[in-house]
Amino acid sequence: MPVSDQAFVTLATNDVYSQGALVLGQSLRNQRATRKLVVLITPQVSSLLRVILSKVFDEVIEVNLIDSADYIHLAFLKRPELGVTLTKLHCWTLTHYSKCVFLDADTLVLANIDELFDRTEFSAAPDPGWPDCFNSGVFVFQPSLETHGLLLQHATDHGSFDGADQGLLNSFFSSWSTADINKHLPFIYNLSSNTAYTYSPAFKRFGSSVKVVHFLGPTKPWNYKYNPQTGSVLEEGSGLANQHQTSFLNLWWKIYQHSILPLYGSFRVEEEHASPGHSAGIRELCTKPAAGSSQPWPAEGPSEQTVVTDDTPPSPKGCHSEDVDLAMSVFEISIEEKVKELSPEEERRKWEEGRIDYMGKDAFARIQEKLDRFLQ
Ligand SMILES: O=c1ccn([C@@H]2O[C@H](COP(=O)(O)OP(=O)(O)O[C@H]3O[C@H](CO)[C@@H](O)[C@H](O)[C@H]3O)[C@@H](O)[C@H]2O)c(=O)[nH]1
Ligand SMILES: [Mn+2]
Repeated sequence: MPVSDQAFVTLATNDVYSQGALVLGQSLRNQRATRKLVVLITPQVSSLLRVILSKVFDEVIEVNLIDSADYIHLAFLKRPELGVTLTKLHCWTLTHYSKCVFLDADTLVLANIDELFDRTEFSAAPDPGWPDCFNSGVFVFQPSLETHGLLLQHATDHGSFDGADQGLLNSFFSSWSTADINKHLPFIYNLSSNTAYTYSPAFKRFGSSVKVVHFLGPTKPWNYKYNPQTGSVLEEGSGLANQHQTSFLNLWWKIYQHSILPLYGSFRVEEEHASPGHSAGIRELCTKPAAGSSQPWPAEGPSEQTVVTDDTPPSPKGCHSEDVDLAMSVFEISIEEKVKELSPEEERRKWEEGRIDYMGKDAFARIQEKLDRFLQ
């Protein structure tokens, strides 16, 4: 039975992490999740990605710390380095839900996990690096403005021992490791994708019952290139370690190829003709599937070796949002992050002018980039 006052919640502060959120949301749908799907986003997420996210999630909720209530604003100003952390804490403000399960955007759900709603706040699985701490990539919580305020107060007063949400949450819910074993989620609800490394017999014994895989660490599934013909990620340069990790990555990409890419198919805007003055979050370009084609995009299988027909150009297809380029050919798909480094002076000027963009690219950088491209 659907339960409408409970939700699975994730977070994406930019277009790149939105790709992860999309695959996660789709994986929950594939496993017939019976709760609402919610994604929290920040103003940096482009208009294109908002539309695509709304095709997978029941609610796409923008959170903007700058415009938020005074107590959030204050906590943020005192601890600007905790920007993304404070954003994750925003999930406690979803008070139209009575209970939620938070999942990082870099997790993938392999089985139905509705039973997590039988647990209570604060439940989480051990962190593989230090098992007396929980990992904050999967947790059960109860939205409450009071708890949210206390968490922010804690952040303001004590910061975070790891500079991010996991340290903060562990010191706030500090009795987790000793008080109540029911609040320890089994590791199968938050299996780090590279754990087979450290205890492979356990993986052999329990690995098949895994329900949630977490691609924690610096290299995310979207950092790999994928061959849609073979259905596997390309290993060159990626330092792939073991076959379990590879098969989880392939699963992620399979969902991306078959269920997420087709969502982009209906967008077609000519970016290169955009005037630089109209660049705020628009002008995404994405070529359509070949006319008359009902196949997933790009087409798959040996009998459909080409996705190009007469009315589409015979070059690799591309799709852009403000922060990501999707490079696509018959043999390779990749999600490329546009790198936009600001000099320290530029960063300072932004702060002085009150254009606080602690999470990365802001409109100015985008407009500048467009201008540069336009003038070239
Ligand atoms: O630029 C960013 C960075 C993070 N996130 C969101 O925040 C989550 C956490 O970041 P992630 O890159 O997944 O961190 P991990 O590699 O998983 O590292 C660990 O450390 C983080 C910081 O403490 C915790 O949030 C994670 O749960 C924990 O697994 C992501 O999944 C996203 O939902 C964004 O939206 N944009
Ligand atoms: Mn994560």
